Amino acid sequence: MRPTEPTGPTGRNGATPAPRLAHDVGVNLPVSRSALPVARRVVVKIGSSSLTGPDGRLDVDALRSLVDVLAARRAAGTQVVLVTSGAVSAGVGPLGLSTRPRDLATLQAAASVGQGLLVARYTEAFAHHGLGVGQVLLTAEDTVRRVRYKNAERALSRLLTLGVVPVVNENDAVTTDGFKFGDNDRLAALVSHLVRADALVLLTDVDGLHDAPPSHPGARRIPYVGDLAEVADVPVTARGSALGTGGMVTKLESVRIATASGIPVVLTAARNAAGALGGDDVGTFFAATGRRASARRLWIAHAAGVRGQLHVDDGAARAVLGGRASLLPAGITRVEGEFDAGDPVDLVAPDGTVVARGLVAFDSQELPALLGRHTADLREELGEGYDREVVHRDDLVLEPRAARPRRTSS
Ligand SMILES: Nc1ncnc2c1ncn2[C@@H]1O[C@H](COP(=O)(O)OP(=O)(O)O)[C@@H](O)[C@H]1O
Ligand SMILES: N[C@@H](CCC(=O)OP(=O)(O)O)C(=O)O
Repeated sequence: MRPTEPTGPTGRNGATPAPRLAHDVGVNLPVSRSALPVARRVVVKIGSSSLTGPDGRLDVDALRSLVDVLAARRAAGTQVVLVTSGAVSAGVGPLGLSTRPRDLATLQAAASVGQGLLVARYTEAFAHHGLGVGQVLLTAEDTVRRVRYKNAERALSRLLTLGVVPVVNENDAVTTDGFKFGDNDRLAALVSHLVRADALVLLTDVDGLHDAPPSHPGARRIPYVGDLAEVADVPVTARGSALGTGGMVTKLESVRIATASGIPVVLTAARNAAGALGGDDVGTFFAATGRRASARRLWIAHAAGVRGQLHVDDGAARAVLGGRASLLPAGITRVEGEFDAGDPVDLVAPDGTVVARGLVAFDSQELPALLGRHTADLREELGEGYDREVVHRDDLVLEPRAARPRRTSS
């Protein structure tokens, strides 16, 4: 039997104890839906599937319905950040295309044309409620590189204090495949962390996580998830609706990022937006499981654009997994990919499992000459600076995905 929802935002009301505070004994984490009505700052993400009409074009009525809900919440004193997909859909009509394009160049063009229209529609719709909007286009790099992260944080924070609703999307027109989120689900989780949201609401075309893909007869909604490990066996597909990107897989990735940083998530259908924000029993509520991590560790753990792999020997894998060791050149057996010093890379054990992710201190061209060598020898031979760690332990995050949900191909 699946766990049920505890009473009160932190599960500490009355006799019902919080179900699990494994990482955070003594810390009040939001573990029930009652955290939603009292949230002071929320991030709401709406997917392409909910903003696109049957003709493949932007569904302006759906957009207006969402804005009505968000404006009501704003009027009640909650700061709202909207992460919205739909740029590509909005560009389909004006470009005279019959369906959503598939190739990167036309997707970029459609997003470029559509993003302006999308924001124009939001500007009109929020203006009906006396609210202004500010467009913020982010790339994966904005969540990985410290200076850019700080930049985005400052812009969003100022917009909020000015009473403006930030309308965020990925900067699709210029982001390249290698450094792209593609879906807005993970972007929404990182934005939630960036603005220190009290809750994240993911709106899609299905009312929450189901115990089987919803197209399967008898699939049932899972109303409450206390920890992602509870749904590790739930089959989910990366293929979503014809319009969305990433399906349920990227939504659960988003949930993993947000809940691990102390932010509860409601995943539901766009038509239930008001209910979700009001704490009603709609969709799936995912309890927060971890305390807010430093932005730095979050970037490292969830950097979308891992640039390469460092294959390490058994000793190095064990040392890194022990949690206190840096990765030295002596433990590296092979380097894959092209990267610059400072880029995120995965550390791969001899059995092929990714054990950690970290920021590498050398370029990919420099590394081959250092592999398997002891730092003392490198200093003697190549000089000062070559005797340092390849990945410093402060720049390493152990792979946290042991409880990843099972993916199916159907
Ligand atoms: N176990 C599951 N529970 C709910 N939905 C699932 C599951 N597995 C796959 N899905 C699919 O995920 C889709 C939503 O993802 P997606 O199309 O990317 O939406 P969006 O455009 O809103 O981001 C749903 O249409 C649903 O078919
Ligand atoms: N940034 C893209 C959205 C990409 C996408 O499809 O995301 P989603 O529908 O949230 O899975 C756009 O605005 O069209």
